Amino acid sequence: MPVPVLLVTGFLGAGKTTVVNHLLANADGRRIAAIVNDFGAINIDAELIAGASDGVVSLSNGCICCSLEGDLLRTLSTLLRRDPRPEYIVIETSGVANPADIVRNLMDPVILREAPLETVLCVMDAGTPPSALDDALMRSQLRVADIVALSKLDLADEGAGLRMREAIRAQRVPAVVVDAKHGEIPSALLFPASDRTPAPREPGPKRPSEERFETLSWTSDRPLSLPRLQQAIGKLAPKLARAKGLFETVEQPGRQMVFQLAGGRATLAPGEAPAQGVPRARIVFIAELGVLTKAEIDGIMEACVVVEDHS
Ligand SMILES: Nc1nc2c(ncn2[C@@H]2O[C@H](COP(=O)(O)OP(=O)(O)OP(=O)(O)O)[C@@H](O)[C@H]2O)c(=O)[nH]1
Repeated sequence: MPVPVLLVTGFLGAGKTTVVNHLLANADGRRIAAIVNDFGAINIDAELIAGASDGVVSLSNGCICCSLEGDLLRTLSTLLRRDPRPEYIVIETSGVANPADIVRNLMDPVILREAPLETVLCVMDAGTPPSALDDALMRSQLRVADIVALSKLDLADEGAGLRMREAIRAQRVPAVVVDAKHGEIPSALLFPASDRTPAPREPGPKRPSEERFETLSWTSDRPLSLPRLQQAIGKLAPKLARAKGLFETVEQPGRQMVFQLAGGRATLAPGEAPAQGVPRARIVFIAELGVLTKAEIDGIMEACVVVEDHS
């Protein structure tokens, strides 16, 4: 039986992992495998994805639309050789991916027969200014979408959803637009119950990939001080397109916290227990090329580290 593929795309911090988590939590017994691509060297997303009944495969330190395209196809082949096979495969792209290049690779005749691309979902922050839809990366993500999910409607003003729908229509995107509060999208919409083989898609000619963002990782084997971290993020935030991390704090020792900076909004929430052998603090920073240096990040972040007194 062919295994339908759902491709989830959308800009940095739009809410893709949140949608994938919601889908996996509502899998109703379906065996779903997830492939998660983080552009940074540390795949934070793979750790934040809970409950893929058929496992999470993490592809990091590059983009599955370009440098990791071979890894994506090899991962798909490995998943298809599993016994039993997964019933569905979800691929979450990184926020900087041009999904047209991924769609083109998925049109490979063998992949199309065995793992047909059923649905492309683009997650879009409802608070995004409509003018941002002129951005080439956002346009590339919208253009291939069958469904556009508007996230963060709870944070945006009342008319935001309407304005965004109009802006999407103005781009002549033929997609269905749905609301996705905290990632909620009916799974029947994402995995339609049919055994038809989807028709091949025409993603257009390959364009040279434009390197626009870079990712800088910072790790520490010591816990962080929360007030100092707040100061550090205050200094770094104006230069960042996205940041996310997992770390222990001095204030709550032994407990891992999840830090997110997306759309200029920073949040901190309790996380799962850390895996064995990982650094106590791992943070990925994403910025436009040339805006931030590793030395600047190291200098600012080292001030958050607290040397524990074991005497
Ligand atoms: N209030 C609110 N927050 C949301 C919603 N959807 C996502 N978020 C938050 O937005 C932040 C980014 O969400 P993610 O799901 O990690 O976004 P992403 O698109 O996977 O991010 P990258 O892959 O790193 O680019 C997290 O702090 C989420 O909790 C929503 O509908 N409402």
